[in-house]
Amino acid sequence: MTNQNVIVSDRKPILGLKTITVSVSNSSLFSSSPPTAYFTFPRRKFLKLHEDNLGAAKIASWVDSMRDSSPTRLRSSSHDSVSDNDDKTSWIVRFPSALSMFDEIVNAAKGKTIVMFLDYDGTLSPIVEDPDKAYITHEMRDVVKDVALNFPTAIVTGRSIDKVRSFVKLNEIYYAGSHGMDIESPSNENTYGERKQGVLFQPARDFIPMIEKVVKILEEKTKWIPGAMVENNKFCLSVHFRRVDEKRWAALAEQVKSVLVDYPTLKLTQGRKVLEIRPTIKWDKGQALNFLLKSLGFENSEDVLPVYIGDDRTDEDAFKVLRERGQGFGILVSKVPKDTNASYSLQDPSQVSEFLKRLVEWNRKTVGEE
Ligand SMILES: O=P(O)(O)OC[C@H]1O[C@H](O[C@H]2O[C@H](CO)[C@@H](O)[C@H](O)[C@H]2O)[C@H](O)[C@@H](O)[C@@H]1O
Repeated sequence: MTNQNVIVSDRKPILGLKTITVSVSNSSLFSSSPPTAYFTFPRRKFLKLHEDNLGAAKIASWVDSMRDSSPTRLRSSSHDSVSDNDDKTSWIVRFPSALSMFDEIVNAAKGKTIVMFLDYDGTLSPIVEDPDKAYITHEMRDVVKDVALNFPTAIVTGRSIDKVRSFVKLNEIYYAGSHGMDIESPSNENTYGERKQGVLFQPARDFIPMIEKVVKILEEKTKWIPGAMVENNKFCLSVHFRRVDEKRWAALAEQVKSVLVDYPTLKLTQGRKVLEIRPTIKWDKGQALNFLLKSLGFENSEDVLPVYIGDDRTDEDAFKVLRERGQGFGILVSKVPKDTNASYSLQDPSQVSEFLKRLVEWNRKTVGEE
């Protein structure tokens, strides 16, 4: 019997796959007797062709999904620009700008503690070609620092904490790295004047050696594909294809698939021009949000207003948790209509900065009036 493990997402059926594990046994490949015509082939050759076709179809659906933005961009029913504009208008009515809804948001915050959750790439820093150069501006850093001085604040990212901290360089905030699988509290100065960040939760510690191994294998297997880049995010990893010619996306997906069949405890999810590989544990940015609210003493509290701002498919887990809690607001950063669980939208990091500044000003005024 051969066991063929197929890559999965626990959230959305990603890359067109819903299956978790496909067990293909030679005797059980056919649910009933195979059609007679197939017996013109030797049986083993037929099975091989059958598996190859399944594999090719799978890769084709991966590539289709790689073409989509993240979260999935809503497709217009027509190709003309008038109906495109209609689609945009109806989307912005459903997910209005958090700037135009500012008064509603702060009204909902009256008498409550705002807890701010911020994604990094595409939210605090613009999306750039080279993931190692996704710098935050000085202005945005100052804004985030002000936010953290006014409200408990966490950066929730797919990056490793070390990497994101090297960009953000702030001590006053919580960091939830590796899609929430690595959570640290703000750093405190000890009696020797050293700053120490406290690890709060690392549910996937056992996976570190496996992630390191898979990073090495994938670096080797993709080095012939120009533009491909593998990023070690400590408890997970990213295979970037933003700079890969679209003609080679299928080849890249094939390499990733060929590695993952040997690692059934890893799964594949998708971000913005990136394939993300992570442990199959039930933990994501939404769980990290719940964990942080609990750590802050707001587990069953009505006195809290969590606000989560993010641009990516992985942020949808957190938007969904907010909807389930019936508390707070998810804000999707996007210029184009996308399928989302957020309540409001902002177009880009400069609007995120404007929104955060207004929130800080509002809080200072409110505290001053008390
Ligand atoms: O949760 P996030 O903070 O949004 O992290 C998700 C991924 O972000 C990074 O990749 C994305 O940003 C890059 C820089 O702008 C861009 O080049 C890439 O195409 C985007 O997917 C990061 O490098 C990944 O490891 C994260 O998984």
